[in-house]
Amino acid sequence: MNKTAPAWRHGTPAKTAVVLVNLGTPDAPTAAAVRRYLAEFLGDPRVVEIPRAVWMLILHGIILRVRPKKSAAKYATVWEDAGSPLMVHTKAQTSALEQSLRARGHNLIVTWAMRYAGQGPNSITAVLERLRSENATRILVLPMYPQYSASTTATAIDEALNWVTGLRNQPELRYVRNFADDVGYINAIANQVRAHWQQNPTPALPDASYRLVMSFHGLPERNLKLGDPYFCECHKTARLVAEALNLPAESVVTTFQSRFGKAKWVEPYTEPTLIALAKQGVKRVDVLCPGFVADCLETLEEINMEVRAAFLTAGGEHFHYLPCLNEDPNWISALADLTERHLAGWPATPPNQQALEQQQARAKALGALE
Ligand SMILES: C=CC1=C(C)c2cc3[nH]c(cc4nc(cc5[nH]c(cc1n2)c(C)c5CCC(=O)O)C(CCC(=O)O)=C4C)c(C)c3C=C
Ligand SMILES: [Fe+2]
Ligand SMILES: [Fe+2]
Repeated sequence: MNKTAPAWRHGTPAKTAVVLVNLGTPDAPTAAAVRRYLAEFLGDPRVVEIPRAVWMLILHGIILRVRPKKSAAKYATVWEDAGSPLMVHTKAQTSALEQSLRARGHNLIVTWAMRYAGQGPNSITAVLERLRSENATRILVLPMYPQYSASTTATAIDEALNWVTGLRNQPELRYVRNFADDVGYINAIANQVRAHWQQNPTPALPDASYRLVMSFHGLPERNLKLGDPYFCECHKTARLVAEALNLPAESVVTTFQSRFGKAKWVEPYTEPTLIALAKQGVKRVDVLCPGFVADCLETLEEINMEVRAAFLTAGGEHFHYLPCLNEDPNWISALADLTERHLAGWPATPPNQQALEQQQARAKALGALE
């Protein structure tokens, strides 16, 4: 990256850009691709907070020798023709958001980036650099994590702020911290559950044989004790969804999935909880993952395959997985609202036509200045 290059080309109008940021995913469902991805992801000190020297030995000596092959086999079960589900949905969400904002009269660049994308064109740094070369003088970074965590949101924001630090001609940078209690996000989830209930009516609630399960990605308990707000934000989301649905407390269970390693993570864990529920006589569960706005390995394989099998084997009868919000129109509209609110105060787009014409005339008179 050339940090001293002039940022904007004379005569080209300044633009405002929105960047949806997600975690990143392997390029292919192969051990080699998963190894590259996990090496970057699990090598991030924001993700695994144990002393570096010890962790690097464990990561490179054990984990990266064993896990890539196992994980690749799991990725293969959910891989789509167009690629990894996380990537496919992120791209589709980006175009849907762009269309929605355009329909509201905004002329914005809407694009996406991944936190763990190696040196490729989709990394946060590469995307921000590209935007700068396209004259984006205002950039809103929107991490696609409803609940803030240092291990997800903060590391994405760190990347953006590291990029802007030291630039000669810095763009204006804003970011969204979280949207765990955003009314549009909560209502989009509640509407999705209501639509599911219309197709699959529940018994009158509360009923001992039914639970709505909200499963969030887990986090080491130590991170919570050190002050990470993630666990509390997950509970806030779950409470607001339950309230929007008027659900009795006995009918709702909030759990945490995707535990990694041997340390204690925040509880209750999803799979053991569902096994226990089946053993207690719960026959039907409707399971959703509100902490993920795009379906991915952790929802499609872990929840909809592994946890489903565990529940049914333990005596459960009906396991309904509700997909993530993905490109749901209510969600895209909520995302457009969220974007508009965070862009508020920045000069309106599309750029003033007269100013644009003046800029172009000046550029013509001056000749190519770049
Ligand atoms: C120490 C490890 C991990 C922490 C902390 C963690 C937090 C965390 N992760 C997400 C969202 C996703 N995680 C995904 C995959 C995934 N997560 C971890 C580990 C930690 N996550 C691993 C090792 C993996 C890779 C898969 C595997 O080998 O099991 C994904 C899916 C990626 C995909 O390609 O589909 C998402 C999304 C959140 C929200 C979160 C917050 C606390
Ligand atoms: Fe994760
Ligand atoms: Fe997992």
